[in-house]
Amino acid sequence: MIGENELKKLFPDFEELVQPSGIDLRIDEVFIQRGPGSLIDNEKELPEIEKLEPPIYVLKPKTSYLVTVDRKIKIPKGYSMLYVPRSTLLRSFVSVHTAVGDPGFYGTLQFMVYNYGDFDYKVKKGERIAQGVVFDVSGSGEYNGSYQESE
Ligand SMILES: O=c1ccn([C@H]2C[C@H](O)[C@@H](COP(=O)(O)OP(=O)(O)OP(=O)(O)O)O2)c(=O)[nH]1
Repeated sequence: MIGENELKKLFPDFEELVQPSGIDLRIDEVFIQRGPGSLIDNEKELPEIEKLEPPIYVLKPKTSYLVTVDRKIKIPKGYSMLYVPRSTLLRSFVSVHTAVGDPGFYGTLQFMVYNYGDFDYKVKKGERIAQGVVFDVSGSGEYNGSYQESE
């Protein structure tokens, strides 16, 4: 796992968010699902989504949300990232569901947030909701999938 000093060099755009062993990530936009989706024969159809009004997002009980992370991220070649929820959210019955950040990825991260609780949970745009932890990958390739954006 990569620590603070190295992270500041690898992720200069996130300097003020670097922690001893990871990078704090802030919630930006929040969306609710408005239509169906599918994954058939490797063809993906992403659901239609609708943006919620910032800055205070009200997450309803037993409901899932798609959220974007503030500022685009470049994961340098030779490193990958895993994303874990901030424990404050878990202590509030809310979780953040995430996948793997690939070496070479550039773009906006999207996570799924689910309110497992029985009550509304309010979160303001810009709050820290997750932490990314970074690992070096020996012999790494470079991401060039459908979510790659041009730099
Ligand atoms: O929770 C996550 C984890 C990763 N990513 C970003 C970084 C990652 O490199 C990229 C692609 O993720 P993944 O490889 O899981 O995408 P896929 O579903 O396999 O699609 P594709 O094959 O088109 O890349 O999305 C997210 O937005 N959210």
